[in-house]
Formats: sequence, structure tokens, C-alpha cells
Amino acid sequence: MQSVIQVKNVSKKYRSHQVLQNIDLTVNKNEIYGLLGPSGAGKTTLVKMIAGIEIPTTGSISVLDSVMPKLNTMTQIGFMAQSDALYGELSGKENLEFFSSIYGLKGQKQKERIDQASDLVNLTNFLQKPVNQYSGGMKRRLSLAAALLHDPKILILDEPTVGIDPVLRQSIWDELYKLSKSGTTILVTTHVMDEAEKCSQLGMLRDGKIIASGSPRELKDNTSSTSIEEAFLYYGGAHHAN
Ligand SMILES: Nc1ncnc2c1ncn2[C@@H]1O[C@H](COP(=O)(O)OP(=O)(O)OP(=O)(O)O)[C@@H](O)[C@H]1O
Repeated sequence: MQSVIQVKNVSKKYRSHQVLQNIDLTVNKNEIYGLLGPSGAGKTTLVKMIAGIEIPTTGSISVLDSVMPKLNTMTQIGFMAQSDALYGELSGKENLEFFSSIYGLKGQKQKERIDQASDLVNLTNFLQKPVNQYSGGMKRRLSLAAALLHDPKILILDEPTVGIDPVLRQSIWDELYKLSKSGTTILVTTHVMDEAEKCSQLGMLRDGKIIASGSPRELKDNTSSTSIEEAFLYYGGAHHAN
């Protein structure tokens, strides 16, 4: 199996605050890898380092065989941050035009990619509306479309479905499966257990450490759990007992 993301012994400190400790993690091509953990566990910090936005204090991260941060590799990553970085005064379409021009898309290709990405997130009929009139869920969907514009090899999504209703959440997951089947590798953070269940591989993060990793099935079988939540509590407890 071809690995596209390798995190080796990574730690991150902000001043004296140790946020992540000795993280090892591998994501293989076409996987949907979920980083599951409660608020403050360090998920955002970890995905930002993988995307090349933050730098580890110690350890190394390589993406598509390049040590991060590397500009060329960063252009092959679509990153959807937790808070939407959108221009409120501009319409949805103008936002997508702006982001696609940053990726160097122009003319017919730009139009095609904007059409595809907005269709994927069901925003086609709202593209003319200013973004400051969008609901929270619509802003999330527009951010997802923006992350997809340049057809990235790796998609990194930080809590992508927060504020999105269950029907649309399912349709976004359906699209993530399609993207993964067509060759996109997806790394997604979540604190929602049933969402973690949808991933092909999971890393459970707690207090800045990976407490367990494997497929949802493996994690449940290995702990004789009937749910991911139960497995998470098991590993969390075992971790604290050590
Ligand atoms: N720039 C920063 N400077 C100092 N501390 C930071 C910084 N960024 C994050 N932290 C701290 O690192 C810890 C982990 O934060 P992080 O956002 O990575 O967690 P998270 O698991 O993504 O949580 P959430 O789901 O709430 O965003 C928190 O205690 C946070 O306060």
C-alpha cells in the first residue's frame, strides 16, 4: 500500500504548553483517515502541521514523499479549516473565483471546476448570494467547495460537517467516498463518534497522544466494544492507567 502521509515522532509545544507528543501516523493512498478526539486533544494542530501551515517542534512529516512544509506539495493539498475563511461581502461564486485564481485556474477550466465543486456541495442555486447572508452550514459547504477547486490529491478537512444537517452530512460523506474511490486521500478530524465510524482508518487522539489506531472494526473487536465510543473510552482508560 502506498503511503501518502507519514508523521514520525512529532511533538508540538506552544511555549511551555505541550500540545502533541510523539505522534506516529501513516495515511495510505485512497484512505479516509479519521482523527477522532475531544475538543483540545490537538487534532487541529496536527492537521495544520500536515498541511504545512504549522511546523513541528520535533519530529518530521512527509507528504507525497516531500518533507513538509513544502510549497509544491502544499498545492496538492486541499485544506478546509475549522473556521470559514470566506469573504462575506462577496457572493459564493466570487469567493470560488477568487480561490480558484489563487490555484492558477482560469477560463473554461475555472468555470468547470467551480460548477463541479458547487454542485458537489449543493450550492449551485445560491452562488449569486453574498456569503454574509449564508447560514453556517452553507458557509461550511462553500469552504469545502473551495478546498476541492484544484482537484487536490489530498483533502484535509477539519471538522467538516459541524453545523450541517444530517441529510446534507450524509450527502457530503457520499461525495467523500466517491473522491476517495477516484484516488483522493482524505484526512478528516472529528469529535463525533458515528462520523468516525464512516472512516476506513482511525487514529484516536487524547491529550496530545495517539491512544489507538486501526480500522473502526479492529478498534471495536480488539476491545470487545459494540461502538467506537466504547472503544475510545476503553483506550482512554487504559492510557490513564499506565
Ligand atoms: N497558536 C497556539 N498557541 C497556543 N496554544 C495553542 C495554539 N493553538 C492551539 N493551542 C492549544 O493546543 C491545544 C490543542 O488545540 P487544537 O485546536 O489542536 O485541538 P482540537 O483537538 O482541534 O480541538 P477543537 O476540536 O476544539 O478545535 C489546546 O489546548 C489549544 O489551546
